[in-house]
Amino acid sequence: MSSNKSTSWSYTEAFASEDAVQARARERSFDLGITPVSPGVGAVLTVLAASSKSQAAVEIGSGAGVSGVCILRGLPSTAVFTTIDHDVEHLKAAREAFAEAGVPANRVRAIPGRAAAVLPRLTDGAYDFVLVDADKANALLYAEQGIRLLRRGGLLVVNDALDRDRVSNPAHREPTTVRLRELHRALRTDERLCASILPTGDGLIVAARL
Ligand SMILES: C[S@@+](CC[C@H](N)C(=O)[O-])C[C@H]1O[C@@H](n2cnc3c(N)ncnc32)[C@H](O)[C@@H]1O
Repeated sequence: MSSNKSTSWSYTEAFASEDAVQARARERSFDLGITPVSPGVGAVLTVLAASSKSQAAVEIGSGAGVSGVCILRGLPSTAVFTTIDHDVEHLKAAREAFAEAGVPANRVRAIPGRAAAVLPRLTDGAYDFVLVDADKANALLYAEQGIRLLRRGGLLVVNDALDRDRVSNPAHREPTTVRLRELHRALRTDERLCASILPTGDGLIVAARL
């Protein structure tokens, strides 16, 4: 392994260029105490959303809309984006970001509520893109729901999948780290999926529904 790995990681994060809409959404995130997706993750989300040609996408964890703006920029202009957050202040900030990005309000369903309660109400197999970026402790539950929601060929994406580099080090036994390892095992062995982990940001799981 080259010792320049972390320099390359920084280079790939800096490769993503963001505009004023994303910068303002990041500012609102920091004001509200939210950690948004990194610029590198945002760029990957745009590319994945564009290549998926998704007509219906779901996000679990709207935050102040940084990831949402990135996904919406990749989706076709006819696609509907559903985003879920239990904090109404966060949803308000996310809606502001989508409006600044010029997204018509009728293309976004912003659903307030706990993901564990909202997800079971969404229709099986009706979505082509699912992003999980909420409370890590429940990421496995959300991923299971995400798989249920996906059509064949759809994409499941899980942000912050390496728990600040703790997942790869067996000495770390914190509950969240252990839960994320369980998530990795579950996705790797799930015969309905073809899964990979990108080192972008703090680790991004990308899995295709077969
Ligand atoms: C890491 S932030 C999401 C950042 C966002 N994806 C972005 O890049 O701009 C996590 C979000 O998940 C929300 N959240 C945490 N637990 C939740 C739950 N159980 N149900 C719904 N939303 C939840 C928080 O309110 C927060 O806005």
